Amino acid sequence: MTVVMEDVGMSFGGPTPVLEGVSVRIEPGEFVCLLGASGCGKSTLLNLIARLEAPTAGVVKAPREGAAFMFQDAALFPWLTARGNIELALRFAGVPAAERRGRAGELLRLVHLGDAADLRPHQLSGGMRQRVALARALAQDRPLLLMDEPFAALDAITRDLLHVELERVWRQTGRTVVFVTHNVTEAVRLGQRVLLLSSRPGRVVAEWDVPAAARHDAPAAAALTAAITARLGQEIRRHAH
Ligand SMILES: Nc1ncnc2c1ncn2[C@@H]1O[C@H](COP(=O)(O)OP(=O)(O)OP(=O)(O)O)[C@@H](O)[C@H]1O
Repeated sequence: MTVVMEDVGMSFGGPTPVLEGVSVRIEPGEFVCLLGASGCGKSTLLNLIARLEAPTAGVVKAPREGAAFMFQDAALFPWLTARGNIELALRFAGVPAAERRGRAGELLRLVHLGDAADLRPHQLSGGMRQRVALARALAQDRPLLLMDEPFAALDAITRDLLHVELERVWRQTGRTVVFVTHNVTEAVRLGQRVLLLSSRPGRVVAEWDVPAAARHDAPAAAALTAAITARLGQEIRRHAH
């Protein structure tokens, strides 16, 4: 289903609302990146989309079944193997016991971890742990995948690899993805659309479509990245003064 936010505001009681007048429409299967300065309300926006919180103004229309989340920290259970972590998520999702092992294997193969199923988190690299976290998020079988800086703690090479993986998984699964990042290059690499949120109050102040061609054309991607970076810089300076 389409996610719609109409004139949404969110206040936690302070002098300025965290979000104000946010209107966004996200089509099923879309990949949208959300950029903004630290503390501008990006996580709050994700919580509203997931229906974990209700807005203090405006309307949020989002899937009733909620969303799957993925964070910077994989937060896997250390005493369970990669497969065990996925099986647990499947159990919470109501998948019958007899189907869990097979389904966990499929999900681990989807994120190219078929050979690592029996390893525990401490035996996995940071990138592998994030792939398990991605498989676990997919195990919840929700149409919406909300990603809050999931690759921010990874080195650049591993992050590039995960970008390729995530793009493939997104195409294969048809999920709607909302991806929060501070990294403009990452937003242009992954998003079909990039939204820029201002700070205090958080509003969508700019929006760019990323042409599919930009993914394969380095100069086009670089030009767009430069334009977005300049606009983000303006927003951060405006807030700093
Ligand atoms: N439950 C809450 N109660 C009170 N204030 C809150 C609550 N949740 C968030 N805030 C405030 O709302 C503002 C936005 O927080 P949020 O975590 O959404 O920002 P963010 O853009 O995700 O930040 P970052 O980029 O640093 O992760 C912050 O000032 C935060 O202190």
